[in-house]
This record gives sequence, C-alpha cells and structure tokens, in this order.
Amino acid sequence: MSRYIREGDNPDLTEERRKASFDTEAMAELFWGARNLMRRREIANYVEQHREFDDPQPTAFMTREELIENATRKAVLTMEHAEKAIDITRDEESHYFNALTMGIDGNPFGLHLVMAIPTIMNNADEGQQDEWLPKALNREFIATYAQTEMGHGTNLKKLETTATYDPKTQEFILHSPTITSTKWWPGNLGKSSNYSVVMAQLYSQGKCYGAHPFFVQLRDLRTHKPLPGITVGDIGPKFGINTNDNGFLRFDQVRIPRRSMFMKHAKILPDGTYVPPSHSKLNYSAMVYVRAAVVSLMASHLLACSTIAVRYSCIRRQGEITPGTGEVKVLDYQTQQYRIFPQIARGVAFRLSGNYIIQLYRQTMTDIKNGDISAVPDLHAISCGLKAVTSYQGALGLEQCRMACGGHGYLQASGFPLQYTVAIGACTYEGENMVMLLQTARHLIKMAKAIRSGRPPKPNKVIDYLFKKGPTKCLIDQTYDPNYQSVLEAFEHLSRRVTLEVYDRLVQLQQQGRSYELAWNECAVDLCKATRAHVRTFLAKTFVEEVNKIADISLKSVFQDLLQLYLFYEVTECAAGLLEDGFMSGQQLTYAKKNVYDALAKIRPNAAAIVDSFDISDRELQSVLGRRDGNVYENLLKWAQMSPLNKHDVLPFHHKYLGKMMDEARQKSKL
Ligand SMILES: CC/C=C\C/C=C\C/C=C\C/C=C/C(=O)SCCNC(=O)CCNC(=O)[C@H](O)C(C)(C)COP(=O)(O)OP(=O)(O)OC[C@H]1O[C@@H](n2cnc3c(N)ncnc32)[C@H](O)[C@@H]1OP(=O)(O)O
Ligand SMILES: Cc1cc2nc3c(=O)[nH]c(=O)nc-3n(C[C@H](O)[C@H](O)[C@H](O)COP(=O)(O)OP(=O)(O)OC[C@H]3O[C@@H](n4cnc5c(N)ncnc54)[C@H](O)[C@@H]3O)c2cc1C
Repeated sequence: MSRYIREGDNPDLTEERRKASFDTEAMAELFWGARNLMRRREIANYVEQHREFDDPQPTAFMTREELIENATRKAVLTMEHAEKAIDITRDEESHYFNALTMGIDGNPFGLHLVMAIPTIMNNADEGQQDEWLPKALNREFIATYAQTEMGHGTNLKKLETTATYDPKTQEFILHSPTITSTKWWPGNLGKSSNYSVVMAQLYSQGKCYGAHPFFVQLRDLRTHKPLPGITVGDIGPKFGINTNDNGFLRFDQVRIPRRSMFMKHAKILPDGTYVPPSHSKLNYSAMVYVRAAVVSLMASHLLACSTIAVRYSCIRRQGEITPGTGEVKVLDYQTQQYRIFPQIARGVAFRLSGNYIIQLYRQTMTDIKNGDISAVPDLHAISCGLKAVTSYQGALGLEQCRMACGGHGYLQASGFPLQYTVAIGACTYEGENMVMLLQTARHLIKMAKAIRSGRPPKPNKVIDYLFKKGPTKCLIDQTYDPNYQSVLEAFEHLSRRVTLEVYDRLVQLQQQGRSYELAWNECAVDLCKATRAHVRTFLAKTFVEEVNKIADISLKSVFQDLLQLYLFYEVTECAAGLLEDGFMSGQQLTYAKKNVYDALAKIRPNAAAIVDSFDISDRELQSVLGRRDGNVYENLLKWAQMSPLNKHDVLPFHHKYLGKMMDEARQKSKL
C-alpha cells in the first residue's frame, strides 16, 4: 500500500493508478519541488490532527450567517496555529495552510493579506510602515481595500469619494457626495474590517490631483461600531463567494490626519503643497499583485477541477464502446478526454507562467524600492493580459469539467459550484477582462508603432519576437521539431500579424479623420484579439522552456505529452487566424488535430496518476466525486442524508400546504 493506492479504494481507480508509466511521487516532487512537497505534507498532517479545523457540516448546507461565522472561527484558529504549523515568512506555506484551513470561498483576512498589507508595504513611507505594518502583521486590526464605487469601478479617474486637505487642522475631510460615490464591493468591508485603504480624489489648495490611497479607521477598536460619519455594511448575497462580507461604505465629512495619506510616492506637505510621484500608477501596485496572483489561482482551480473530473471518470462506467464487452469507464470516450485533458494542460501552463509573473512582480517592486521604475509598464502590460486570458479560459475549463461529470457534476457535492463561482469572480475583479485586454493592447500598439517606424525598443524577453521576421509559411508538419519551434513561430506570426493589422487600421481610421479614441473603439474587438494572441505566445513559450529544463526522462515524457496537447489544442483554437492569411494550410490544421488526438491517447493511461501528482487533498477539493479513494456512490448517499431537509421525514409545513391541498382534492373527488 502507498500514499496513492490504499486498501478499500475503488478498484477501478486503483487499476488506473497501477498502470501509470511514471512514479507519481517523483512527479509530485517535480511539480512542487521536493522541499515544498515535504512541507505541504507536514502542513496537511498538522491540519488533519487538529479536528477543530473541520466544518461542523458541509458548507453547502449552511446559511450565509453560518458560513461567515464558521469562516471567522476558522480564520482566528488559523492565525493562532500559524506559527506552530508553518514558516510564516514563506508565502507558499501561508497560502497552502490558509487554503486547507479556510477553503476558497473567502475569510475575514482575505483582503487584509492580499491587498491591504501589500499596499502598506509598497505605498506607505518609512514612518507609516513603522506604525502600520507591525500592527497589521500582528492582527491588531483587519483592513481591506476600498476602491470601487457603485458608479465606477473601471474608470478610476471618475471615482467620486473626495479627500479634501484642510491645512488649518492638517487633516483630510473624506466625503461621499452622491449615492454613486458609495464604496461598493470591497471584500471583508461589510462586517469584518475595522480599517481600510480608501481610494479618494485628492483635493488641495482648490485643485484635484486624482485618486490617491488613504488609510482610514472605520470602526471603534473596542465596540467594533462604525465611527461617527461612517456608514458601512454588507452588500448582500452574490453569485458566489458568499462567505465573504463584501461591503458598502459612505463617509459624511469624516476628518482624518494628514499622515493617513499613503506617502511613499505622492505627498501632501503640511501647507497643502502636492508632491507628485515618480510614476503616476505606482499607487496601483496592489492591483498589479492580485492580477499576477490570479494566474496561479486559475491554475489551482483548473487542476482541482480536472482532478475531480478525471477521478470520477475512472469510476463512472456507462455504455459500451465495443458491444458486448461490458460498460467502460467514461474516461475511455475520446470526447471525455477532449473535454478534460486540455484543462489539465492549461492548468499546468498557467502554473508555469504564474510562477514567472509573480517573480517579475517581486523583482519590479524591489527595483521600485531602489528607484528604478523602468519595468513598471511591461509588468502592467503582461499581467493585465495574463489575468484576462487565464481567468476566462479557466472559467470555460471548469465548466467543461463540470459537464464532463454529467448529472452528479451539477450537485454541490461535486465541488464544482464552489470552484466555479469563486473562479469566475476573477473575470471581473481587479479589472474587468475586456478592459484588461485593452490595457495590454495599448502596449502592443506602441510596439507596432516602433516596428513600423523601424525603431525597436530595448530588448525585452516578452515582446522581442514582434520585431523578428519569422517564416512566411507555417512549418508545423515539415520537420522533426522536439522544441516545437514551428508551433511557437505560428503563434508569433499570428500575434505579429493581428497586432500590425489592427495598428494599420488605427492609423488609417485616424487618417480618415477619426480621433484616436474613436478609432480605438472601432478597433477594440481586434485589439483584444491581438492581446489574446500575444498572451497565447507567452504561455506557450514559457511551457516549452520549462519542459526543456526537466532532466528525468520518464517525467519529461509525461510533460511532453501535456505540452503536445497544449500546443496543438491552441493551434486548433486559433486556426481561423492562422488560415485567414494563408499562413497555415487546411492540411496542416488536420495535422494539428491529429496531434491533439495522439496526445489524448498518450495521456489517457497516465491521467489518474497525473492528477494525483498535483497533490490536492480531499480537504481542499471538497468533492464527493473527486475523493482520493474513489468511493463516490456510498458517500453521495451519506452526503444527501446530511441535507437539513432530511432532518424531518415530513416537512413541518407539509400539512399546511401540499397536505391540505391533496386532502381537499381527495374530499372533493369523493363528493
Ligand atoms: C494570493 C491572492 C490571490 C488571489 C486574490 C484572491 C482574492 C481577492 C479577490 C478579490 C479582490 C478584488 C479586488 C479589486 O477588485 S480592487 C479594484 C480593482 N479595480 C480595478 O482593477 C480597476 C480597473 N481600472 C484600472 O486599473 C485603470 O483605471 C485603467 C487601467 C483601466 C486605466 O487607468 P487610468 O484611467 O488611471 O489611466 P489611463 O490614463 O487610462 O492610463 C495612463 C497610463 O497608465 C497605464 N497604467 C494604468 N494602470 C497601470 C498600472 N497599474 N501600472 C502601470 N501602468 C498603468 C496605462 O496603461 C496608460 O499607459 P500608456 O498607454 O502608456 O498611456
Ligand atoms: C467578487 C468581487 C470582488 C471584488 N472585490 C473588490 C475589492 O475588494 N475592492 C474593490 O475596490 N473592488 C472590488 N471589486 C470590484 C471590481 O474591481 C470591479 O467590479 C471591476 O473592476 C469592474 O468594474 P465595474 O464593476 O465598474 O465594471 P464596469 O466598468 O461597469 O463594466 C461593465 C461593462 O463595461 C465594459 N467597459 C467598461 N469600461 C470599458 C472600457 N474602457 N472599454 C471597454 N469596455 C469597457 C466592461 O468590459 C464590462 O463589459 C470586486 C468585484 C467582484 C465581482
């Protein structure tokens, strides 16, 4: 018996695990890194030994108030146990511990950890950091990030909350002048937080300097009641993430000290003089962080959902492929593989690019601290595009996994509704996806202008290919190409072509008399296509580079199968663009499709072991269908029996309505 194969497991799943061509534990080590994997195991054991982290009942059966109370209880426990369970200086340990103890549907510290603390670290000056950071880390207060208003989320220039400086008292006056200026959406704002980063239009000496961040106390530290002039509450139930008390907030002429303004980049001097920042968007760094983090987050969702779908498809038998030979595991159907395996491949691709972008974020923040802001536009451009593409493809992928599990996939017990409703939030939060695609497109259009004017910018790994002259015809079926150079060149070609074409059209529309902005809007759909093509190229290149680094032959071969699937699946997804200008032929598309089907067949026998190697525990999956032991049916029945509706054989109001109605109908028919 091993970690992966145990007595009492579903025999169909055991059979799958036995036929893997590689060592699952070695694959898990490669995937996570040996040290991280060891720490994951230790942390998971720690949590399993502390039953107080268990939910009293499945969260699907809880009311919203019960959900929030349960999450709050576990959040406090998590903080109490953190120093014993993990090395709190290591982000990956904190994220894993938090995911195990608190799940993914939100917790009172979510925004405190993800946005408020990063804002303090990157936007507070030294004195402010000395005052706020130790208290924030020590949980002496809980803060959130209040930027979006009822009337404006995307267009930050039009935020209405004002912070007017009064030099006489050296205070800012915070005010919400209209209904639409009400802060609306911030996570944990409704009930949990007592402080917030608040974005407000800064006014001094009669002039508006645009949106700036302030650190504001919202509630009394002892009574937790809102402070005078502050109205705050929960915005109500949402599509998902209902464990989070996303909130609203209004200010009625609330005075806060001058030093409440974050002053690392821009400043207000005591007399009201404004000192501008070195780059106007440095105050947006917390948003950039979450956009970068979303890439790995979407990887986690996809890998979790494909784990559920693969395991369930191994134990679910339905129908025969060859008549008379017995019902097959539904994973044997090619259509099932085509639905699920590309999600595994995309999950792996997102994980690899997610690691890259977080490192780029960290490096850029260090550079900014040292006075070098040169990487800020590049980081912004690629993080916006990656966030938009991965959250959208992730959402589609999760839905494929759900549908691949038939009727049971529609149950809350499957775990899909939780994963899906949490994941799709990322298509909207931290910048609506279309808006983010268009931000990346701004960068691409600058590159196109440089190409057309023959003046390439300084070398940059992410966009250099735009300046290269690639092959004029697709070569994907021409040569033995273990590094998939010709597929990458096809993606580069498409990206270069759509970027230059949309640039030329922008120029042409302006020559016809349109303003730049109107021309931009007329080209917006194609601008988004340019970004998608650029992000596809980036994801694919990162995947190829990372697979090339793997030394172990048997593990590398599994990654190569996933890479083959990923690349040729993407070729089929963007085939219209590759065929449009005659770069790729119909025959080459057929070749790409064949490669997809070949890859599905190669992945099939390894699928269960591949998802095992992602090391996602039952506690994280929260899925009866995706249980490690594969014992789905008996546990579905147990799960249903926990439904609060089943506390009574006869519902208390039955006789009041249905019973009475049927009694009366029977009486009438006797008459
Ligand atoms: C571990 C954690 C994992 C996951 C998270 C889990 C849970 C968290 C869940 C939810 C939290 C959600 C939080 C939020 O949603 S907070 C609110 C987020 N709001 C937004 O994202 C608003 C979107 N809008 C914007 O960002 C900007 O307004 C927009 C980019 C659309 C335009 O900006 P603005 O109007 O201010 O500027 P412009 O004048 O148009 O542009 C000038 C120039 O500046 C460039 N720019 C814009 N933003 C940035 C930036 N952040 N960094 C660098 N550069 C930036 C822009 O591209 C222009 O450049 P150029 O083309 O050179 O002129
Ligand atoms: C789950 C969740 C959590 C959130 N958490 C927080 C939080 O903690 N703190 C916080 O401050 N905010 C938070 N938000 C708010 C979130 O950041 C905004 O909702 C988001 O930025 C989108 O802005 P919006 O709602 O104004 O959308 P809108 O801008 O109104 O979007 C509506 C439509 O208009 C389109 N559109 C808008 N502008 C343009 C444009 N320039 N070009 C093309 N199309 C455009 C969009 O693409 C979209 O299709 C959260 C939101 C959600 C859903």
